[in-house]
Amino acid sequence: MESTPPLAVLRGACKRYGATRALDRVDLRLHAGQVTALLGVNGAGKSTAVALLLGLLAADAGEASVFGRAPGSLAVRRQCGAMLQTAALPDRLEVGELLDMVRAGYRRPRSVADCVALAGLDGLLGRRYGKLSGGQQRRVQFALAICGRPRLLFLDEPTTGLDIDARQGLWAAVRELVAEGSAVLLTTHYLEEAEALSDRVAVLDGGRLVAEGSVDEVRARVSLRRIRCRSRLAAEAVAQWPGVVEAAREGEALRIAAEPAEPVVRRLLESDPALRELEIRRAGLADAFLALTRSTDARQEAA
Ligand SMILES: Nc1ncnc2c1ncn2[C@@H]1O[C@H](COP(=O)(O)OP(=O)(O)OP(=O)(O)O)[C@@H](O)[C@H]1O
Repeated sequence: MESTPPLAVLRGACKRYGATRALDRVDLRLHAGQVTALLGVNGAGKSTAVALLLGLLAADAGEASVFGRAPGSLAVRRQCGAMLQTAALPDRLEVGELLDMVRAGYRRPRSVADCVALAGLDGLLGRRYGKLSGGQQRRVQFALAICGRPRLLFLDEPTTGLDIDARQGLWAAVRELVAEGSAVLLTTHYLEEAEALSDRVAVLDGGRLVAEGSVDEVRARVSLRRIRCRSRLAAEAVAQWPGVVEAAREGEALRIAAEPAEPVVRRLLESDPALRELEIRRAGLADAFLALTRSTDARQEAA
């Protein structure tokens, strides 16, 4: 898939707001049939990157292109769908009317029945948008984003406020769209969502791209390991060992985060010959994310 040209590109993209560097020389490529998760703490620059690719903002330097053209033209917009963090939709319109209105802007829209099924809108078509719950409104916004069969779909924190069923429904719909060949740019604060859905991950930190790759590649950027075993050793004592980041007891189990793990495992086995059920896991995406974005926290604390 990577051998085909990307559908959307940011190349050395910069965007400032006064003294704030919202994006600083960011490179990003979005490919057909892939979900790319754009991660970062609040204010890292995710929405700004999305806005550049949608043509809602212009880069101060560098380049944004979609389907090889400048973002934002009618021809480009007809092949894009977007669910942003806020949506100004007319409260008085019924969901079915909204869907018809947006579908009319696309050449080959999805059927209403498909939109209802993909976005979980059963029973909502005749309801006024303004009278829906927050989660129901988010589902309508998702339907509007996908109703045009977009080749490129932007989902900016799409599952915030959704219940578990609705969240899993949206994940299933995204998987279906990607299987059809769409490229998806997903921003999310739920790292388990990024882990479950995405093919690639890009991490922004203070406007800079600090990591980019497959979920496994980004996870591999940190050498932290999670160790679990059954042992009588005191967690407080283990917490003092070199290489141990944290240690805590959960019933009979001892849970340890270590970096690097090997000397800690060796010392565990030497210190407790009765130790059982030793498990060592790689760090998750959440651990990698925290390690990669620690510098921002430090800067924010210092400011
Ligand atoms: N219109 C604006 N005027 C001034 N500063 C802005 C504006 N929009 C964004 N910023 C600043 O640019 C930086 C990046 O903001 P952006 O909204 O892209 O972050 P984000 O990663 O999407 O954050 P969040 O997770 O909170 O949605 C932040 O420091 C923000 O305060």
